[in-house]
Amino acid sequence: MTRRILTVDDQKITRDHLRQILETEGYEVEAAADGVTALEMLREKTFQLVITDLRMPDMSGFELLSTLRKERVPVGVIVLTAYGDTSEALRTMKAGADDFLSKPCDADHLRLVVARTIERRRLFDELSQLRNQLRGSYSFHTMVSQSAKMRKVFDLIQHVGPLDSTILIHGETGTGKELVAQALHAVNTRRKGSFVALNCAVLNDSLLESELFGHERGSFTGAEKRKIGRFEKADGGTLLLDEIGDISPAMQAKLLRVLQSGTIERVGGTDPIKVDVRIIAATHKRLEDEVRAGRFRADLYYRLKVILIDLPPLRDRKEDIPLLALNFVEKHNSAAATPVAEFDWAAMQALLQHQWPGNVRELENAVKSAVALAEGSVIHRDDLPETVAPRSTSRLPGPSLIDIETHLPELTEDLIGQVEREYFQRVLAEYGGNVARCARHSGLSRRSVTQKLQKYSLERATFKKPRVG
Ligand SMILES: Nc1ncnc2c1ncn2[C@@H]1O[C@H](COP(=O)(O)OP(=O)(O)OP(=O)(O)O)[C@@H](O)[C@H]1O
Repeated sequence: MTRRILTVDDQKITRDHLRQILETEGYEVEAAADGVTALEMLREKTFQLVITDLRMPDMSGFELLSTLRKERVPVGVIVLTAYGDTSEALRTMKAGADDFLSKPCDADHLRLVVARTIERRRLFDELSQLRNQLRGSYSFHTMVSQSAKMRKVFDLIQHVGPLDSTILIHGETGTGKELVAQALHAVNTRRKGSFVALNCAVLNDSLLESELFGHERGSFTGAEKRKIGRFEKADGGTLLLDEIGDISPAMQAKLLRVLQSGTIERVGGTDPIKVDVRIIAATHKRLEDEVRAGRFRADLYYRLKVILIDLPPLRDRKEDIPLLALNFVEKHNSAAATPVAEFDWAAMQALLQHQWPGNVRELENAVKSAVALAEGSVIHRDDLPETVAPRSTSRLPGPSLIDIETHLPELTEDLIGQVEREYFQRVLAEYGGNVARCARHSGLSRRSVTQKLQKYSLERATFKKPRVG
């Protein structure tokens, strides 16, 4: 996609300077000498980014920014401010600028801020598209997804759901196995009957047997009444046997007999009872490995695995994270004092970077607690659980150097020097003198970081962490 940037400045020398740097980065650059012309160009063509000066005749950069935000033109805006004028920078950020740059622009810093703003905008656009899709066609029963992998699963459910074959669902914990089983039930004519689920892993053999098949009165101590088991409850419907990989060899043999005969016997009963149940089994274990290891009967495995549905872990379909997260925001919003509308950039980055060992369930819980904690309509990184967005153990001032300038507008130049020195000291200590990591943290290029270290006479070697072991 062409990344088009519009520069707006009444001084030709600034326009040329920006064009020269940005074109070598592969951006398509157009220029306007005043705000009115810029606005006309923006209404005619799509630009990803506007870099505008503040002081211009006719229409100031500030008015241009306000108009763009009022008209909701989807474009990133970076404002050029006079060097050191942090209060002006702050005012523009409040009015909706994505970032600001002090004049004269340092080329490295310009490249970085431009790339970052375009990426951030792209993410916001993606989020708003996703929100639209949420109300559209990307849901299947109670599941939402937009990954190709899950679309295949939805197609498969559509295809095999109406059949009566036994189905084995494999997937890590929290990947949505139960939802898939419910969807399989819902697309079958058996939806008129019951959907019954049982987690086989939590019961010992005798309890499991009585849960599955029921028992007759007096069949064992404590069996005061006849009990109808899950098979009978699911007659005419669907039975989900969850965590099937965890049942004992004795139970495997009993289950196999039921599948072969289509009849059950209540514990303590003598007569076989015919049941018409569609079996769906689910497990987080790789059953073929269990068979190979001799822990699971091969004949039962093949009976269950007539059709196999494999659910991918969330880390292998990260494109689902924004959609699922927004879906859970909507789901849990009703409990929140202020309805949450979105995630800020850093929060979404944290969600995308986390590995989600607990998969969709873990994501849902994280979003649920963030919705409850968020103070306004936006979820920030710190609203997320620490396991998802670890807090830095250091006392670093913020994610980037630019934040110091934005948040401390009262600083004089002298003070900025002191703060900068202290900032780099702390960042260097945090990253053991590693310039590349310091650069990433502070949003500067490596060269700029090295220059700062020279400027403040900071020696990298002093900050090297001692080797452990
Ligand atoms: N695609 C999805 N869209 C919306 N919600 C989902 C999706 N997948 C899973 N969930 C939600 O995630 C949670 C876990 O799903 P589910 O219980 O189906 O997983 P599971 O694989 O059966 O978990 P376990 O193995 O621990 O039993 C549920 O709250 C479910 O609503």
